[in-house]
Amino acid sequence: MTTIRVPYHLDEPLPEATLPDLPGASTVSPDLPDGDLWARMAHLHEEVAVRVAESVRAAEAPAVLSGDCMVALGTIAGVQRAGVDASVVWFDAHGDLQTLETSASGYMGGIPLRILVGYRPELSAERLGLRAVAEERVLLVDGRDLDPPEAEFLAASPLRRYGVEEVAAEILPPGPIVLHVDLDVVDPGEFEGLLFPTPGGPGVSAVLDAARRVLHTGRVAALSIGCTWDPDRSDPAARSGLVADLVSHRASTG
Ligand SMILES: NC(=[NH2+])NCCC[C@H](N)C(=O)O
Repeated sequence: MTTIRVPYHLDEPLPEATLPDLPGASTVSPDLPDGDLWARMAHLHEEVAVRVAESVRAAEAPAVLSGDCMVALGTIAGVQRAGVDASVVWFDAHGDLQTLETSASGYMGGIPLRILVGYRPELSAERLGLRAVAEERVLLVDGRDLDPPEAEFLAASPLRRYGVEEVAAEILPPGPIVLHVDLDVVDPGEFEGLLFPTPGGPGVSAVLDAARRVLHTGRVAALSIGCTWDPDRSDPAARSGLVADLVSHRASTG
């Protein structure tokens, strides 16, 4: 099974050790061209899309490890290129549904899910050939820390939000699935060193169980894992344990 490591946070390379090194994993680490954030990220995400498409065409379900959630756009573009029209299940403590116009922090890692459902295609989607995923085919899991504009968006959107405990085959969107797990969904009391620690979340085993319930449908076309931690403040053994567990559930789907 293919595992692809993408050690970047937005357009910044991360220390190699940020991402666990699983057996047989390959690493995407291009030099990014000069240019604005979106051009640089498009270059990176294009490489991810190429590798993911190759793997999906070979009838595998690749796992992509990254330092942010934006890389998921490249993963989903790659799945689409391989001819798979996937729904998306997005585990995250945050909504990732911000916009450039409403973000109070200006943090671009807060908007990838909004891009995925069609926001300002010129930023990223058009460069990657990413087709917007219909909001009714996207499930946000947890998303306990929503900014007011995100809550407002969700109130008027068919994009559904569920708790980790509620994740079950019956509530999943139809068709093949890209499963994205930002590991900050885990409660910071159980996992130290997260970049955006958000109290009140599920524990490690509840997250793994819920992810397993998605993976065991046999419908997961690609697994995207946001390793959103500070490598200096988190425990390498805990990091690789968590990622290896998730990836092994992917493998066990056959
Ligand atoms: N996936 C994440 N870590 N998102 C953090 C985003 C935090 C906040 N919603 C913002 O847009 O600034």
